Amino acid sequence: MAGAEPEKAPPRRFPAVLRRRAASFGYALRGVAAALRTEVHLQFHAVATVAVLVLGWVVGLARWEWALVVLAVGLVWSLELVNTAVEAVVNLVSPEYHPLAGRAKDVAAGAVLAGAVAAAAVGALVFGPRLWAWLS
Ligand SMILES: Nc1ncnc2c1ncn2[C@@H]1O[C@H](COP(=O)(O)OP(=O)(O)OP(=O)(O)O)[C@@H](O)[C@H]1O
Repeated sequence: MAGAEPEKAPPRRFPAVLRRRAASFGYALRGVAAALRTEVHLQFHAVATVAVLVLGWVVGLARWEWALVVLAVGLVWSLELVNTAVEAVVNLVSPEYHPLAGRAKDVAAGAVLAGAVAAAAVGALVFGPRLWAWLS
């Protein structure tokens, strides 16, 4: 009697997995682009981000300072994008006035404010002494 056939190796699924990851990445980029087209706050952040990166290059930030600045910039971008998503969902499910809809938007806006205050503090700590020395 013939022995059991050797088990076939499962088909390699990496290409499909990678394709799905690439598609998700594309959807995410599409979301950022859509938010940038419609949200004035994000357009302001884009300009501010470029200004901060140029300023950091001009003053010659140390590696650890770049790490803080990049984290602060990323935090604000992330919170702004989540806030935009919350606004879209609230507008979808509650186009009419509802106290909970208002609270959701207010809390999401509060998250952006908290991140922006933290980013401003990082900016003041990293750039403040240099600008002060340059002015005096
Ligand atoms: N459906 C709603 N029900 C109750 N209050 C709402 C509703 N929509 C908005 N609000 C209130 O109005 C405020 C402003 O809402 P709005 O949708 O204009 O957001 P925003 O912060 O001005 O965002 P953006 O200017 O980026 O669109 C909210 O923070 C909330 O307090």
